[in-house]
Amino acid sequence: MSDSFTAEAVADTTDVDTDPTAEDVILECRDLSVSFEMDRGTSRVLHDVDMDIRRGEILGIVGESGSGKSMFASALLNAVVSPGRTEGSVTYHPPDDEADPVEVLGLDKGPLRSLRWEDISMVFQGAMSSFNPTMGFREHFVETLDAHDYDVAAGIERAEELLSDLYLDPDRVLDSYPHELSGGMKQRVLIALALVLEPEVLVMDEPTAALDLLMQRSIISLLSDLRDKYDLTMVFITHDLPLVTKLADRIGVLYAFEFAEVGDTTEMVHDPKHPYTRALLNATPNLDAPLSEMRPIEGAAPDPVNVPAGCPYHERCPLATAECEDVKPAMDAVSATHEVACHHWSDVDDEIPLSTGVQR
Ligand SMILES: Nc1ncnc2c1ncn2[C@@H]1O[C@H](COP(=O)(O)OP(=O)(O)OP(=O)(O)O)[C@@H](O)[C@H]1O
Repeated sequence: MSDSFTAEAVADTTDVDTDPTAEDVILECRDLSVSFEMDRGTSRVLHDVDMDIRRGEILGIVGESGSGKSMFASALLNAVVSPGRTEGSVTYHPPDDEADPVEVLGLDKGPLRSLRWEDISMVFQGAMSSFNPTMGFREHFVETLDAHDYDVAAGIERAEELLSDLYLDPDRVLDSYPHELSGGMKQRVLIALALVLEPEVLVMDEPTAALDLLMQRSIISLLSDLRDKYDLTMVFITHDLPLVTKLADRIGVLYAFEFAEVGDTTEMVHDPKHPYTRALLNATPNLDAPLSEMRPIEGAAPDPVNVPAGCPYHERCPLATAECEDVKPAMDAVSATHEVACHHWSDVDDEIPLSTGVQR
């Protein structure tokens, strides 16, 4: 099937007019940790993470491969696979003021299954291949609606609207099989499927990683429109910092299984304070940047069984001192909307200038 999705959808989505307030938190994580017992010791793949996700915001989560991004996403939905152990708390605050907060990590199987589709939905990494090749897309939608006792006719109407919102022809898509659609189209069907039960939160783990650049930009733009139309909260996980700056209101940078820096996107892009965030931006290939300014990040990400003492980044950091080797930096407020875990953040402007070609 041909895809009529046009460059029309590739708009600049940085002008976001929502203003989620700090008080209106929809998902609250406290001391959220994930660990695995291995022969060589305990592997801490998410470590005491605190994060407030605000109602209506798009939160971008970035970090290198193996930094704990997928673990954070799975922990949010209490979906860490066995034998992984999830500790701490994730509290979901439903939109209805009268409704009690939900402790996600304490839910039994049934309520957890409902919460996962009806309140907090997720598009997992690589999920495109999870479509059953012998089933048409209509059946996929019907199966999901049925399993959650939703009215199928009303649900299919919503699916049709979502598919249109995603620049797909609903009738043709619903009557197609997975092999008949391109990767970009299947990814959009997955997003529609994740939203068909009207969740409040959509968590996406590398949803555009397998797509070409134009399709990535296009989907980013559509996600922003969907957020506005359906009042969604989104968590968008990626290794691609420049990509997420086009979409997110706020960005959290994960390093070694915890947040190194969190802030409003504008501050994170124009004035990041963690040496690692600066390194990530300076390592981004950009056609406009002189090659001499490109700086790969030296060294390797820490082993989760053996995270260094003190600041976990100190072995790779050009600003590291003895203090960094011994004392773990706490989150420090750079501004009311920006915090960083670094002993030397006030020196980074002089010591680690941003490349002039950084895509901002
Ligand atoms: N089942 C498992 N058992 C033990 N360790 C695991 C398991 N799954 C993942 N890990 C480890 O957890 C750490 C964090 O992995 P995670 O998948 O969250 O990284 P990520 O940032 O999402 O990386 P990527 O971008 O490559 O997907 C990695 O060191 C990984 O090897």
